[in-house]
Amino acid sequence: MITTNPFDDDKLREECGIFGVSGAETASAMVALGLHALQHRGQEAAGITSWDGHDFHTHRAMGHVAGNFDRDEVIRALPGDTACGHVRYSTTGETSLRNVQPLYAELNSGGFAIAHNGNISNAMKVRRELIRRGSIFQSTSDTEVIIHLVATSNYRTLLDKFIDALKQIEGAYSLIVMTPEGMIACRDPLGIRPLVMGKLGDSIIFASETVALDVVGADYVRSIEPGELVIVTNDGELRSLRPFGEVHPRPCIFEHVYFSRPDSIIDNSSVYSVRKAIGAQLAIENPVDADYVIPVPDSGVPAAIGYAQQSGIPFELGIIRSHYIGRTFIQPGDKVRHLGVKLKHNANRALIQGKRIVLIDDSIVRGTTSLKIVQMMREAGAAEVHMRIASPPTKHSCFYGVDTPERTKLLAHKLDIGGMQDFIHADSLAFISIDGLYKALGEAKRADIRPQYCDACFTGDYPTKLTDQDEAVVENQFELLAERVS
Ligand SMILES: O=P(O)(O)OC[C@H]1O[C@H](OP(=O)(O)OP(=O)(O)O)[C@H](O)[C@@H]1O
Ligand SMILES: NC(=O)CC[C@H](N)C(=O)O
Ligand code: SF4
Ligand SMILES: [Mg+2]
Repeated sequence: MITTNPFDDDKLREECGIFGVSGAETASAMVALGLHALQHRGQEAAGITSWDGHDFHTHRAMGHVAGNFDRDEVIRALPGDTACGHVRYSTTGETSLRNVQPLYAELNSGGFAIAHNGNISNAMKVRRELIRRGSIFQSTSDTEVIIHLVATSNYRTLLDKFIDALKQIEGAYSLIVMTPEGMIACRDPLGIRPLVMGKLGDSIIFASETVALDVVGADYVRSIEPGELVIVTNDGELRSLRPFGEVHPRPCIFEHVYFSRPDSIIDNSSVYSVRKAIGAQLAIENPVDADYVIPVPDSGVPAAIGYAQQSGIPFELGIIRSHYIGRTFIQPGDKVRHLGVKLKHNANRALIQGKRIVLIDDSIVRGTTSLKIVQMMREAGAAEVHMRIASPPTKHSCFYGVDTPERTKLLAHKLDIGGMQDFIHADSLAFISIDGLYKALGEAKRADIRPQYCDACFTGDYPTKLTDQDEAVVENQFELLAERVS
């Protein structure tokens, strides 16, 4: 199985988005719209599966939702009043059609479709065991182990088989599952990845973010709770189960910093307001004398507004962003990647000339963006360029559904803050503290014994076992040993 996380060489990227609707006349069209609103979470591939009461229908394609799911004939080929869909950024398994979700299989109980946001941190171990027992895999995706665990479970009902499967996996999973009996939505016991429920008339909707509810005109009902399973039968009856017992939740803090759209509500807080509060806290912790506060578009914008309001320094658009380049412009090879950042952002020269500026971005991962932007500001004639970052230094890889570079490529893993400042050629560089970030989220501070969030990419404190990684490290050591011996 190929794991693209964390051994690929690009920067921290998005994750996946999932959307499901039960009991709507135009289910697959609604899913296509919902996936549109979640496109920022994954741009590699998209897929929709529908259920018409007799048969399941699936269309999966590489690329964006637009271009693949905006044609009448595609939507007409996905009939039925229940459907779910997925936009993908791979974390386990290569970027190819066989790994595009929803994954689908014919089980003893009938059809089974699954859409997953997250990453199963013991998938390789479970897969090896399943293959040993005779399972034949169709993909290299971590998500497929769930299907085989359900298929081989000794429990009687499909629901019990599903719960049995979940109890054997570790890591992060927000799931939408479709069976002939209805739809199931669930979040892993720690609630690492988000999932919300909405309502439109009599139809029930599940989505990674509330923006996807907004786009179809649905009302937000509530978040699916960490460790909760919500079942919707084909008659629209709703049931909630908590098969994992009480676990202290640890949702991903980076959703609030970067991944989610600012117009989303996650676990009852507005992403936009939190980002502004982070910016304000950053200004309290790391003030600087400057003429303008300038955001690095797009994700730095709300934090920059907060920084400007708190500091009283005027907010200005000193960097203009091209709307024809996506959120992440990813190209292999350093030369092209650097070009990409220049294509995306350009200096507003007339404004910058002779000014002391403070740039605000949400994060530094490899440092590619900051390096280019600081240089761009200097070339545009800035007198001083200060950089403030709305998250603590990203020092560790994510194993929970976010495609981070290998740890050794994270700038904050290689260099201390002084070294990073020199690397990006800024006059000063500072990051919000971890407690400051928690404060902006409404907490007094990080509860070190029982942290309120997953913040492993900043602290290295992973909330679950990392079985596959630990095994990989052991395997590596054996290899090294073998090399030394031979
Ligand atoms: O240090 P780096 O490796 O360059 O990565 C960090 C940058 O990547 C992200 O921006 P991105 O361009 O992906 O998306 P955005 O438009 O949402 O800000 C993030 O907002 C930082 O600007
Ligand atoms: N980013 C994600 O949530 C990816 C889901 C799944 N692990 C995959 O690789 O396809
Ligand atoms: S490691 Fe970071 S990005 Fe991954 S789930 Fe935890 S907080 Fe989120
Ligand atoms: Mg950015």
